[in-house]
Amino acid sequence: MTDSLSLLAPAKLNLFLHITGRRPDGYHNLQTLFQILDWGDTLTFTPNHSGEITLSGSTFDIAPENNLIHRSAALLQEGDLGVDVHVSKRIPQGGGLGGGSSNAATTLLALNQLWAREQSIEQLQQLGASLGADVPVFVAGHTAWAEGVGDILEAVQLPQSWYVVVAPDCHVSTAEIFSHQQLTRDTSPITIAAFFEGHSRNDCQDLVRNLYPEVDNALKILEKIGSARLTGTGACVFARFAEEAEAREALGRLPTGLNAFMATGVNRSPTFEGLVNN
Ligand SMILES: C[C@](O)(CO)[C@H](O)COP(=O)(O)OP(=O)(O)OC[C@H]1O[C@@H](n2ccc(N)nc2=O)[C@H](O)[C@@H]1O
Ligand SMILES: Nc1ncnc2c1ncn2[C@@H]1O[C@H](COP(=O)(O)OP(=O)(O)OP(=O)(O)O)[C@@H](O)[C@H]1O
Repeated sequence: MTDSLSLLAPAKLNLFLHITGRRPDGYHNLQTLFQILDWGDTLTFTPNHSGEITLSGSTFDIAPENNLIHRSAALLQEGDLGVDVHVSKRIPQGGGLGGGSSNAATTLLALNQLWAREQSIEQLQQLGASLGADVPVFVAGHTAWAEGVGDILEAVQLPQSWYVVVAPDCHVSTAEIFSHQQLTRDTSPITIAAFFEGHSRNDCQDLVRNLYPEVDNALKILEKIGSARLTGTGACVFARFAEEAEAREALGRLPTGLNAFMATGVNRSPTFEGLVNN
């Protein structure tokens, strides 16, 4: 049991985000379209029989026991099963790109295979949902339309797209935005067809750009080169392009010093390319 497995833990974009109501438990009902990207962190798993879970590489300043990689491994662990996870981080923290959730989902998928735990995708989604709202979509591994609190998922095939993403130099707290008095919470549900006709927005965007000048600035810069939008509760903003060359050219026109990257949208998560039963 010494072979290592390296997997990409991709980022996601919320192509739109409508908040359709607030539930008695404080969580919000929403509609969103999760676009999985061919860009993210790389996690390398080396299993062992020490019974210990260790993390190395870029782990931010998160205490190991709070790291979602550690917490998801602990959910699957039994007996003397252990693992060292090496983390090569690219996804900015608190960026609305789902980095923590994606790391958690990739860990569940990797260890289910390496530790021969034989859990179904549905069982892994259930385990992961306790760690973060976006874990189930990364476990399913499809670009997806989501409803409920983000847990009712339907796989969607999107036309080939390239995205320019700008990461402002700030972290947005998801809990702060969802509990804010000025958040729009009463958007009427739309159909998938209405989304494709262009009837969508991000209900958090106006509030987040008012609270975070860095986000407002990033949106203003990106609005000059395309149709710019916030992902999730931010802080990252993105613009979509139908041609790779257009996206590359737009990226090149951004002011230097801005933290920006380009990524391809994919219908299937790149994590599965490295798994046996994909
Ligand atoms: C809004 C999205 O960014 C869309 O991708 C995500 O669903 C948020 O995912 P996340 O950051 O993993 O969120 P969690 O860690 O599960 O929740 C953070 C906080 O956001 C609020 N929250 C989250 C999801 C949701 N449907 N309603 C909420 O009100 C809750 O106050 C919760 O305490
Ligand atoms: N391995 C990890 N990678 C990134 N964040 C982690 C990890 N483990 C724990 N966290 C914590 O999870 C929280 C959410 O981080 P994440 O990067 O997923 O936020 P986000 O990009 O805003 O996600 P979302 O779009 O789901 O709101 C942060 O507070 C971070 O400290």
